[in-house]
Amino acid sequence: MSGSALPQPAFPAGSAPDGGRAVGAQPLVVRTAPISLPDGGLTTLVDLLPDAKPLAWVRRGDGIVGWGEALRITTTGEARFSDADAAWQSLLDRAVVRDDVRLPGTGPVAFGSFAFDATSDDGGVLVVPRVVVGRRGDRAWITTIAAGLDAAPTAALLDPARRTPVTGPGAVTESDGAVAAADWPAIVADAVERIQAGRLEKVVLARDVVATTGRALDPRWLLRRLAAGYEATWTFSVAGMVGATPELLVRSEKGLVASRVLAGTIRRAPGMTDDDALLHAAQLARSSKDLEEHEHAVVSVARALEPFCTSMNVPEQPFVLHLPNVMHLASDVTGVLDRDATPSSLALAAALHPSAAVCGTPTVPARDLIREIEGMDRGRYAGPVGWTGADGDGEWGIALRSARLDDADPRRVRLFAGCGVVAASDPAAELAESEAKLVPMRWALRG
Ligand SMILES: C=C(O[C@H]1C=CC=C(C(=O)O)[C@@H]1O)C(=O)O
Repeated sequence: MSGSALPQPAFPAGSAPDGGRAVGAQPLVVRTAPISLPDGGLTTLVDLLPDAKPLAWVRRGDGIVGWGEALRITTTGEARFSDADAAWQSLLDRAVVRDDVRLPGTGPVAFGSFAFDATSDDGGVLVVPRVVVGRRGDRAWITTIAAGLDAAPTAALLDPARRTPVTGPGAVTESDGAVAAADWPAIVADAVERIQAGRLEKVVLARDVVATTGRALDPRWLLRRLAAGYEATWTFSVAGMVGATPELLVRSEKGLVASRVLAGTIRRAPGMTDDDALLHAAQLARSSKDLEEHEHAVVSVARALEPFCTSMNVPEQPFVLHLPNVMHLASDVTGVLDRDATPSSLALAAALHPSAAVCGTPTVPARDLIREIEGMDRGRYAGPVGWTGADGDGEWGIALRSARLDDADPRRVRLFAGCGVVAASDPAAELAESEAKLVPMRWALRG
């Protein structure tokens, strides 16, 4: 989408009260009411999802899940973020909202997922569910959203009898993605040479693997396992993009922003003792190659946030984030938004994307090198994924440790992993690191 015309929201067939004519004129009617949820621990929310088209953004049992589709906004190209934001805003301008809970994630909510590259075949998508259920600590709520209809948020919507059973994927086989694993180190070596020649400082290169499942893949299967097994991550599902990302691009809440920047990785072998893990963590924290990779990522995020903030806190030293498969150098950057220019969370995500954690430094040469040598369309992998609410607040992660379910073949899924490459990178070690980053999705698929 490049021009000034706004993308028109698409309403699912049969959902428009007038049978599909002039649906854009129908205001969204949104109602949020408090509920009590049984404590199902880390999977409380994802266990409520009734069908195989789940929407989710959950961490440590809190967050939001959604189902049904009140409407969908799709965009393309450079303006994929701003067009989506403007279309969402124009829907909100006419929405009729009753919110009896008033927490982040209550009232109107859209789940979104955006392509890494403006030239991708994928663009951006915002999905507005018919039902949203959320939890934050001891508070829980249900929201209903409909175009022109007033659907009461009743407990009946959570009736387990409405849920279709979740079936496992069956036997999983794998095949090469766009570039075979054996050929990928040569691409990394090419990048290292160009970095050493001074053409850029860092580039993040990714690869994909195709998994074929014995039965149609139900994303709820993946969500349940990821939410339980990777609790320090944000488990997400939006329009066929599913994963558990440890990296938060931006959270915007009541004038405060936060970003968890990751770059610099060490593998954690299965069964590693806590003592060994601590030794590895210390090794990572001292590795000049990883510290360099990390510094690029922190600087790119801090620079992008600065114009929007009156004050910021950028840690001088990263900490080590421990995940079951890898450890990362991590920095939590925070800021106070300028009251006069309060941007929406989606506008902030657009300004931050692509950070050096997924693209490189400087941004444009890194992006151009990715286009030239990576050999695949990343689609929505490594793009912003998350949600936005009525006041523009929201949370956007980077779609890492993720998979794209095939819209045309429910037994086919592409898994992705990428690695930051700097002058000191070793191509074979980067391949091994990419394998470690594929572990969460492979584990979630196998069960
Ligand atoms: C690009 C990915 O990870 C990024 C985030 C954390 C650490 C990274 C690294 O150490 O290379 C990557 O920059 C991925 O998981 O696909």
